[in-house]
Amino acid sequence: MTFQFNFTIEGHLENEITPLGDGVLTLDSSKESSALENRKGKQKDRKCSTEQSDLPQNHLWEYASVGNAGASQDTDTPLSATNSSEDLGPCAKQLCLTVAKEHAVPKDLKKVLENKAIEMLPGLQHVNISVVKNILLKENFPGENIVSKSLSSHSDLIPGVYEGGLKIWECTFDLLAYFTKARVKFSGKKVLDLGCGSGLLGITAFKRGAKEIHFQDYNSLVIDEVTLPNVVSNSTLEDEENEGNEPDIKRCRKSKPQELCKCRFFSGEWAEFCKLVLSSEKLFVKYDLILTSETIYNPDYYSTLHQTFLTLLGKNGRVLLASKAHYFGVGGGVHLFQKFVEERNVFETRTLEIIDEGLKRFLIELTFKYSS
Ligand SMILES: C[S@@+](CC[C@H](N)C(=O)[O-])C[C@H]1O[C@@H](n2cnc3c(N)ncnc32)[C@H](O)[C@@H]1O
Repeated sequence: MTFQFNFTIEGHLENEITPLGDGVLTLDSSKESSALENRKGKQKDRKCSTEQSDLPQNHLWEYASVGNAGASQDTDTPLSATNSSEDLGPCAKQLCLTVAKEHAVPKDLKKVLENKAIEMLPGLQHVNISVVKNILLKENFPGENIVSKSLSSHSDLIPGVYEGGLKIWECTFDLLAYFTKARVKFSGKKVLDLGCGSGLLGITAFKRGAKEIHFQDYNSLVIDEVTLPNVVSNSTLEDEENEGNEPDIKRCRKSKPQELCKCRFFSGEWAEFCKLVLSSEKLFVKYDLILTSETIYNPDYYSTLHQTFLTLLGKNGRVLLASKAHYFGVGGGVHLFQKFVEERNVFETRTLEIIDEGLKRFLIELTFKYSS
Protein backbone atom coordinates (compact mmCIF):
# COMPACT_ATOMS: atom_id res chain seq x y z
CA MET A 1 0.00 0.00 0.00
CA THR A 2 1.42 3.37 -0.86
CA PHE A 3 0.67 6.88 0.28
CA GLN A 4 1.14 10.12 -1.54
CA PHE A 5 2.90 13.12 -0.15
CA ASN A 6 2.17 16.44 -1.66
CA PHE A 7 5.34 18.18 -0.66
CA THR A 8 8.91 18.02 -1.84
CA ILE A 9 11.71 16.70 0.31
CA GLU A 10 14.91 18.58 0.94
CA GLY A 11 17.94 17.15 -0.91
CA HIS A 12 19.82 15.63 2.02
CA LEU A 13 16.79 13.67 3.18
CA GLU A 14 15.62 12.57 -0.21
CA ASN A 15 17.20 9.11 -0.03
CA GLU A 16 15.22 8.19 3.04
CA ILE A 17 11.92 8.05 1.23
CA THR A 18 11.21 6.41 -2.11
CA PRO A 19 10.28 8.78 -4.91
CA LEU A 20 7.41 7.66 -7.11
CA GLY A 21 8.23 9.60 -10.24
CA ASP A 22 7.37 13.24 -10.74
CA GLY A 23 8.20 14.29 -7.20
CA VAL A 24 5.44 12.23 -5.56
CA LEU A 25 6.82 10.34 -2.59
CA THR A 26 5.63 7.12 -1.11
CA LEU A 27 5.80 5.44 2.22
CA ASP A 28 4.69 1.87 2.59
CA SER A 29 2.38 0.65 5.33
CA SER A 30 5.13 -1.07 7.27
CA LYS A 31 7.02 2.21 7.44
CA GLU A 32 3.87 3.93 8.56
CA SER A 33 3.44 1.43 11.36
CA SER A 34 7.04 1.68 12.47
CA ALA A 35 6.86 5.46 12.32
CA LEU A 36 3.91 5.22 14.64
CA GLU A 37 5.85 2.85 16.88
CA ASN A 38 8.56 5.47 17.30
CA ARG A 39 6.02 7.87 18.61
CA LYS A 40 4.99 6.26 21.84
CA GLY A 41 8.28 7.07 23.55
CA LYS A 42 8.35 10.60 22.24
CA GLN A 43 4.80 11.11 23.27
CA LYS A 44 5.60 10.22 26.87
CA ASP A 45 8.30 12.89 26.89
CA ARG A 46 6.08 15.58 25.49
CA LYS A 47 2.72 15.21 27.06
CA CYS A 48 1.70 17.06 30.17
CA SER A 49 0.36 14.60 32.80
CA THR A 50 -2.37 12.58 31.15
CA GLU A 51 -5.00 10.86 33.16
CA GLN A 52 -7.74 9.42 31.07
CA SER A 53 -11.10 10.75 32.11
CA ASP A 54 -13.30 8.14 33.68
CA LEU A 55 -16.29 10.29 34.33
CA PRO A 56 -19.37 8.69 35.72
CA GLN A 57 -21.96 8.73 32.97
CA ASN A 58 -24.25 11.24 34.61
CA HIS A 59 -21.45 13.80 34.64
CA LEU A 60 -21.47 13.95 30.89
CA TRP A 61 -24.58 16.03 30.90
CA GLU A 62 -23.17 18.53 33.40
CA TYR A 63 -20.08 18.59 31.31
CA ALA A 64 -22.01 19.75 28.28
CA SER A 65 -24.57 22.06 29.66
CA VAL A 66 -22.82 25.15 30.96
CA GLY A 67 -22.35 28.59 29.36
CA ASN A 68 -21.98 28.98 25.61
CA ALA A 69 -19.32 31.09 24.01
CA GLY A 70 -21.50 31.56 21.01
CA ALA A 71 -25.16 30.87 21.60
CA SER A 72 -25.97 27.51 20.12
CA GLN A 73 -28.79 26.47 17.88
CA ASP A 74 -29.52 23.59 20.22
CA THR A 75 -29.52 25.46 23.48
CA ASP A 76 -32.70 23.74 24.53
CA THR A 77 -31.10 20.31 24.48
CA PRO A 78 -28.83 18.89 27.16
CA LEU A 79 -26.13 18.65 24.51
CA SER A 80 -25.49 22.36 24.23
CA ALA A 81 -22.08 23.65 23.27
CA THR A 82 -19.55 24.74 25.83
CA ASN A 83 -16.95 27.45 25.94
CA SER A 84 -14.24 26.71 28.44
CA SER A 85 -11.41 24.24 28.24
CA GLU A 86 -12.65 22.80 31.51
CA ASP A 87 -15.87 21.95 29.77
CA LEU A 88 -14.07 20.58 26.79
CA GLY A 89 -12.49 17.77 28.72
CA PRO A 90 -9.36 16.84 30.57
CA CYS A 91 -7.21 16.45 27.47
CA ALA A 92 -7.63 20.11 26.72
CA LYS A 93 -5.65 20.81 29.85
CA GLN A 94 -3.10 18.09 29.32
CA LEU A 95 -2.17 18.41 25.67
CA CYS A 96 0.36 20.99 24.72
CA LEU A 97 -2.31 23.08 23.08
CA THR A 98 -1.94 24.63 19.69
CA VAL A 99 -4.03 27.75 19.79
CA ALA A 100 -6.77 27.71 17.20
CA LYS A 101 -7.11 30.28 14.47
CA GLU A 102 -9.27 30.85 11.46
CA HIS A 103 -7.48 31.15 8.13
CA ALA A 104 -8.90 33.72 5.74
CA VAL A 105 -9.12 32.74 2.10
CA PRO A 106 -6.61 35.01 0.35
CA LYS A 107 -8.09 37.50 -2.09
CA ASP A 108 -5.60 36.58 -4.74
CA LEU A 109 -6.41 32.93 -5.36
CA LYS A 110 -3.63 32.60 -7.91
CA LYS A 111 -1.16 33.14 -5.07
CA VAL A 112 -2.59 30.14 -3.21
CA LEU A 113 -1.60 27.92 -6.10
CA GLU A 114 1.80 29.53 -6.63
CA ASN A 115 4.63 26.97 -6.65
CA LYS A 116 2.14 24.15 -6.69
CA ALA A 117 1.75 21.52 -9.35
CA ILE A 118 -1.77 20.20 -9.64
CA GLU A 119 -2.64 16.64 -10.53
CA MET A 120 -5.83 14.61 -10.60
CA LEU A 121 -6.11 11.94 -7.95
CA PRO A 122 -6.25 8.62 -9.71
CA GLY A 123 -8.53 5.74 -8.82
CA LEU A 124 -11.48 7.70 -7.46
CA GLN A 125 -14.79 6.71 -8.90
CA HIS A 126 -17.53 9.25 -9.50
CA VAL A 127 -15.61 12.15 -8.07
CA ASN A 128 -12.82 14.15 -9.66
CA ILE A 129 -10.46 15.61 -7.13
CA SER A 130 -7.26 17.40 -7.89
CA VAL A 131 -4.47 17.78 -5.35
CA VAL A 132 -1.52 20.11 -5.21
CA LYS A 133 2.08 19.11 -4.96
CA ASN A 134 4.05 21.72 -3.07
CA ILE A 135 7.29 22.53 -4.76
CA LEU A 136 8.82 24.68 -2.07
CA LEU A 137 7.57 23.37 1.25
CA LYS A 138 10.79 23.83 3.15
CA GLU A 139 11.71 24.57 6.71
CA ASN A 140 11.79 28.34 6.31
CA PHE A 141 8.01 28.58 6.24
CA PRO A 142 6.89 31.01 8.91
CA GLY A 143 5.43 29.65 12.12
CA GLU A 144 5.92 25.94 11.88
CA ASN A 145 8.85 23.83 10.90
CA ILE A 146 7.00 20.58 10.72
CA VAL A 147 8.27 19.26 7.42
CA SER A 148 11.89 19.03 8.46
CA LYS A 149 10.96 17.95 11.99
CA SER A 150 8.84 15.15 10.61
CA LEU A 151 11.53 14.05 8.20
CA SER A 152 14.40 14.23 10.64
CA SER A 153 12.47 12.24 13.22
CA HIS A 154 11.51 9.66 10.56
CA SER A 155 7.95 9.99 11.68
CA ASP A 156 4.62 10.83 10.10
CA LEU A 157 3.43 12.20 13.40
CA ILE A 158 5.06 14.13 16.21
CA PRO A 159 2.50 14.46 19.03
CA GLY A 160 1.62 18.02 19.80
CA VAL A 161 3.86 19.27 16.99
CA TYR A 162 2.80 17.65 13.76
CA GLU A 163 -0.24 15.38 13.61
CA GLY A 164 0.15 13.99 10.09
CA GLY A 165 -1.89 16.28 7.86
CA LEU A 166 0.69 16.75 5.10
CA LYS A 167 0.01 13.42 3.48
CA ILE A 168 -3.16 11.64 2.40
CA TRP A 169 -3.87 8.71 4.70
CA GLU A 170 -5.31 5.47 3.46
CA CYS A 171 -8.67 5.57 5.24
CA THR A 172 -9.59 8.81 3.47
CA PHE A 173 -9.96 6.73 0.30
CA ASP A 174 -12.14 4.20 2.13
CA LEU A 175 -14.49 6.94 3.23
CA LEU A 176 -14.54 8.50 -0.25
CA ALA A 177 -15.49 5.12 -1.73
CA TYR A 178 -18.19 4.72 0.93
CA PHE A 179 -19.72 8.12 0.07
CA THR A 180 -20.34 6.83 -3.43
CA LYS A 181 -21.38 3.30 -2.50
CA ALA A 182 -23.79 4.39 0.21
CA ARG A 183 -24.95 7.49 -1.71
CA VAL A 184 -24.25 9.68 1.28
CA LYS A 185 -26.30 12.86 0.99
CA PHE A 186 -24.45 16.15 1.40
CA SER A 187 -26.95 18.45 -0.20
CA GLY A 188 -27.90 21.34 2.09
CA LYS A 189 -25.79 20.01 4.98
CA LYS A 190 -23.33 21.77 7.21
CA VAL A 191 -20.22 19.59 7.22
CA LEU A 192 -17.00 19.50 9.24
CA ASP A 193 -13.88 17.76 7.91
CA LEU A 194 -12.19 17.18 11.27
CA GLY A 195 -8.43 16.56 11.13
CA CYS A 196 -8.74 17.31 7.44
CA GLY A 197 -5.12 17.21 6.22
CA SER A 198 -5.51 17.34 2.45
CA GLY A 199 -9.23 18.07 2.87
CA LEU A 200 -10.49 15.48 0.37
CA LEU A 201 -13.53 14.58 2.46
CA GLY A 202 -14.66 18.18 2.75
CA ILE A 203 -13.90 18.82 -0.92
CA THR A 204 -16.15 15.92 -1.87
CA ALA A 205 -18.84 17.34 0.40
CA PHE A 206 -18.78 20.69 -1.38
CA LYS A 207 -18.68 19.05 -4.81
CA ARG A 208 -21.81 17.17 -3.80
CA GLY A 209 -23.77 20.16 -2.70
CA ALA A 210 -23.04 20.68 1.00
CA LYS A 211 -24.32 24.03 2.22
CA GLU A 212 -21.28 24.91 4.31
CA ILE A 213 -17.99 23.12 4.91
CA HIS A 214 -15.49 23.73 7.67
CA PHE A 215 -11.99 22.30 7.50
CA GLN A 216 -9.91 21.80 10.65
CA ASP A 217 -6.33 20.62 10.99
CA TYR A 218 -3.96 20.72 13.94
CA ASN A 219 -1.25 22.45 11.94
CA SER A 220 -1.54 25.91 10.51
CA LEU A 221 0.96 25.08 7.78
CA VAL A 222 -1.16 22.15 6.61
CA ILE A 223 -4.17 24.43 6.18
CA ASP A 224 -2.18 27.10 4.32
CA GLU A 225 -0.06 24.88 2.14
CA VAL A 226 -2.19 21.80 1.57
CA THR A 227 -5.88 22.14 2.49
CA LEU A 228 -6.53 25.61 1.13
CA PRO A 229 -4.66 25.05 -2.15
CA ASN A 230 -6.50 21.75 -2.62
CA VAL A 231 -9.86 23.41 -2.04
CA VAL A 232 -8.97 26.30 -4.36
CA SER A 233 -7.76 23.95 -7.08
CA ASN A 234 -11.05 22.06 -6.89
CA SER A 235 -13.30 25.06 -6.57
CA THR A 236 -12.74 26.14 -10.12
CA LEU A 237 -14.32 22.90 -11.34
CA GLU A 238 -18.03 22.68 -11.98
CA ASP A 239 -20.21 21.55 -9.08
CA GLU A 240 -21.76 18.16 -9.54
CA GLU A 241 -25.06 18.69 -7.79
CA ASN A 242 -24.84 22.04 -6.20
CA GLU A 243 -28.02 23.44 -4.79
CA GLY A 244 -26.91 26.39 -2.71
CA ASN A 245 -28.42 29.72 -3.77
CA GLU A 246 -28.31 31.71 -0.59
CA PRO A 247 -28.08 35.45 -1.21
CA ASP A 248 -24.83 35.82 0.77
CA ILE A 249 -23.27 33.16 -1.41
CA LYS A 250 -24.37 35.06 -4.51
CA ARG A 251 -22.78 38.17 -3.11
CA CYS A 252 -19.56 36.39 -2.32
CA ARG A 253 -19.49 34.72 -5.73
CA LYS A 254 -18.62 38.02 -7.41
CA SER A 255 -15.14 37.86 -5.94
CA LYS A 256 -14.61 34.14 -5.31
CA PRO A 257 -15.74 30.84 -6.81
CA GLN A 258 -19.01 29.81 -5.23
CA GLU A 259 -17.61 26.80 -3.40
CA LEU A 260 -15.04 28.89 -1.57
CA CYS A 261 -17.76 31.06 -0.13
CA LYS A 262 -19.11 28.01 1.65
CA CYS A 263 -15.76 27.04 3.18
CA ARG A 264 -14.02 28.09 6.37
CA PHE A 265 -10.60 26.93 7.49
CA PHE A 266 -9.31 26.46 11.02
CA SER A 267 -6.11 25.22 12.58
CA GLY A 268 -5.42 24.26 16.17
CA GLU A 269 -6.01 21.59 18.76
CA TRP A 270 -9.57 20.27 18.99
CA ALA A 271 -10.60 21.82 22.32
CA GLU A 272 -9.26 25.18 21.16
CA PHE A 273 -10.97 24.78 17.80
CA CYS A 274 -14.29 24.15 19.55
CA LYS A 275 -13.95 27.32 21.56
CA LEU A 276 -13.04 29.34 18.49
CA VAL A 277 -15.74 28.05 16.21
CA LEU A 278 -18.43 28.44 18.86
CA SER A 279 -17.46 32.01 19.51
CA SER A 280 -17.06 32.87 15.83
CA GLU A 281 -20.78 32.92 15.11
CA LYS A 282 -23.45 34.69 17.09
CA LEU A 283 -25.80 31.78 16.78
CA PHE A 284 -23.64 28.77 16.16
CA VAL A 285 -25.34 26.13 14.07
CA LYS A 286 -24.05 22.66 14.81
CA TYR A 287 -22.80 20.31 12.10
CA ASP A 288 -25.09 17.85 10.34
CA LEU A 289 -22.14 15.73 9.38
CA ILE A 290 -18.66 15.37 10.86
CA LEU A 291 -16.25 13.51 8.59
CA THR A 292 -13.01 12.29 10.10
CA SER A 293 -10.33 9.92 8.86
CA GLU A 294 -7.39 8.45 10.80
CA THR A 295 -7.89 10.60 13.88
CA ILE A 296 -8.22 7.92 16.57
CA TYR A 297 -4.63 6.66 16.58
CA ASN A 298 -3.80 8.27 19.91
CA PRO A 299 -5.84 7.23 22.99
CA ASP A 300 -4.62 10.34 24.81
CA TYR A 301 -6.79 12.40 22.46
CA TYR A 302 -9.98 10.37 22.84
CA SER A 303 -11.48 12.49 25.56
CA THR A 304 -11.04 15.72 23.59
CA LEU A 305 -12.23 14.12 20.38
CA HIS A 306 -15.32 12.71 22.07
CA GLN A 307 -16.03 16.10 23.62
CA THR A 308 -15.61 17.75 20.23
CA PHE A 309 -18.27 15.48 18.73
CA LEU A 310 -20.49 16.11 21.73
CA THR A 311 -20.06 19.86 21.47
CA LEU A 312 -20.31 20.37 17.73
CA LEU A 313 -22.59 17.69 16.33
CA GLY A 314 -26.23 18.58 15.78
CA LYS A 315 -28.64 16.39 17.73
CA ASN A 316 -29.72 14.52 14.58
CA GLY A 317 -26.30 14.66 13.01
CA ARG A 318 -23.83 11.88 12.44
CA VAL A 319 -20.10 11.34 12.52
CA LEU A 320 -18.58 9.22 9.76
CA LEU A 321 -15.23 8.00 10.99
CA ALA A 322 -12.62 5.95 9.16
CA SER A 323 -9.77 4.24 10.95
CA LYS A 324 -7.31 1.41 10.85
CA ALA A 325 -8.19 -1.42 13.21
CA HIS A 326 -5.10 -0.77 15.26
CA TYR A 327 -2.25 1.71 15.27
CA PHE A 328 0.79 -0.27 16.31
CA GLY A 329 2.98 1.47 18.79
CA VAL A 330 0.59 4.31 19.53
CA GLY A 331 -2.04 1.98 20.91
CA GLY A 332 -5.17 3.52 19.47
CA GLY A 333 -7.63 1.83 17.17
CA VAL A 334 -11.24 1.07 16.49
CA HIS A 335 -12.02 -1.28 19.37
CA LEU A 336 -10.41 0.92 21.98
CA PHE A 337 -12.23 3.98 20.66
CA GLN A 338 -15.57 2.19 20.46
CA LYS A 339 -15.11 1.01 24.04
CA PHE A 340 -14.29 4.56 25.11
CA VAL A 341 -17.42 5.85 23.40
CA GLU A 342 -19.64 3.10 24.80
CA GLU A 343 -18.46 3.81 28.36
CA ARG A 344 -19.48 7.44 28.02
CA ASN A 345 -22.93 6.37 26.89
CA VAL A 346 -23.65 9.41 24.77
CA PHE A 347 -23.17 8.07 21.25
CA GLU A 348 -24.33 4.95 19.50
CA THR A 349 -21.63 3.45 17.30
CA ARG A 350 -22.37 1.37 14.23
CA THR A 351 -19.87 -0.39 12.00
CA LEU A 352 -20.62 0.53 8.41
CA GLU A 353 -17.91 -1.43 6.69
CA ILE A 354 -14.84 -3.51 7.41
CA ILE A 355 -12.11 -3.42 4.79
CA ASP A 356 -10.05 -6.51 5.27
CA GLU A 357 -7.21 -6.06 2.83
CA GLY A 358 -3.70 -5.06 3.89
CA LEU A 359 -4.08 -3.39 7.26
CA LYS A 360 -7.64 -4.00 8.45
CA ARG A 361 -9.74 -0.85 8.39
CA PHE A 362 -13.17 0.21 9.63
CA LEU A 363 -15.81 2.75 8.79
CA ILE A 364 -17.88 3.70 11.80
CA GLU A 365 -20.92 5.90 12.33
CA LEU A 366 -21.63 7.76 15.56
CA THR A 367 -25.04 9.21 16.35
CA PHE A 368 -26.49 10.55 19.57
CA LYS A 369 -28.23 7.90 21.65
CA TYR A 370 -30.86 10.31 22.88
CA SER A 371 -31.54 12.60 19.96
CA SER A 372 -35.16 13.44 20.67
C1 LIG B 1 -3.17 11.03 10.56
S1 LIG B 1 -3.73 12.60 10.12
C2 LIG B 1 -5.06 12.23 9.01
C3 LIG B 1 -5.26 13.34 8.01
C4 LIG B 1 -6.44 13.11 7.05
N1 LIG B 1 -7.69 13.04 7.77
C5 LIG B 1 -6.26 11.91 6.18
O1 LIG B 1 -6.95 10.89 6.39
O2 LIG B 1 -5.44 11.97 5.25
C6 LIG B 1 -4.60 13.04 11.59
C7 LIG B 1 -5.22 14.42 11.53
O3 LIG B 1 -5.95 14.65 12.73
C8 LIG B 1 -5.66 15.93 13.25
N2 LIG B 1 -5.47 15.81 14.70
C9 LIG B 1 -4.99 14.73 15.36
N3 LIG B 1 -4.98 14.97 16.67
C10 LIG B 1 -5.45 16.23 16.85
C11 LIG B 1 -5.69 17.04 17.99
N4 LIG B 1 -5.44 16.60 19.22
N5 LIG B 1 -6.19 18.26 17.79
C12 LIG B 1 -6.46 18.70 16.54
N6 LIG B 1 -6.26 17.99 15.43
C13 LIG B 1 -5.74 16.76 15.58
C14 LIG B 1 -4.42 16.44 12.57
O4 LIG B 1 -4.65 17.70 12.11
C15 LIG B 1 -4.19 15.50 11.41
O5 LIG B 1 -4.36 16.14 10.20
